[in-house]
Amino acid sequence: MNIAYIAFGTNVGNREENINVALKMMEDRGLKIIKTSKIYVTEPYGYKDQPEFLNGAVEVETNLSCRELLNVLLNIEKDMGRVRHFKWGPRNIDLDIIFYNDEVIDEPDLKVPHPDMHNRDFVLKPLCDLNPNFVHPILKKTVKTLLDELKG
Ligand SMILES: Nc1ncnc2c1ncn2[C@@H]1O[C@H](COP(=O)(O)OP(=O)(O)OP(=O)(O)O)[C@@H](O)[C@H]1O
Ligand SMILES: Nc1nc2c(c(=O)[nH]1)N=C(CO)CN2
Repeated sequence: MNIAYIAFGTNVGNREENINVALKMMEDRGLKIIKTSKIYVTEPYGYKDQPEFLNGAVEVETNLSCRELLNVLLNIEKDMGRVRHFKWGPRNIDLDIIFYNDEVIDEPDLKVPHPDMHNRDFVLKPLCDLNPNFVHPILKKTVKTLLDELKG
């Protein structure tokens, strides 16, 4: 059995509903949600001229490989009618694999741990709710330490 941490974000439409639908779809597609973080209202990161996001994360247990997991998440985004306006732009649902066990994957369309996660408090805060002592397999620091360092 594998443990993955999946971060979600939404800033278009009924954001609470988008989260509920995405989590329900994950369970319907065989992911066992072990724990859900608090939901945070966050300022847009990157491209700033867009609505506030709701962000959170889940810890899931799954038999799927990381690539199979990515395909499940991409299909959920597609089935929820995700419109990708542009990179870092508004979206009704965004699902990112942050960690998959302690594996390091560096392929063109699949990078785990998510390469920018340590710069994003909207990812680190939910991860701290789930498992503050989880150690980043490349940076060799806990998510709690990464969040403290980001806060400065
Ligand atoms: N760890 C990962 N989790 C989810 N998607 C990933 C991951 N690594 C690479 N990808 C690829 O990223 C693509 C989606 O990119 P997307 O347009 O959502 O980027 P973004 O959300 O705007 O930016 P960012 O990834 O920096 O949050 C997917 O098609 C997928 O193949
Ligand atoms: N606060 C916040 N900002 C973002 C987010 C997000 O989920 N939350 N996602 C983005 C695209 O990956 C770009 N900017």
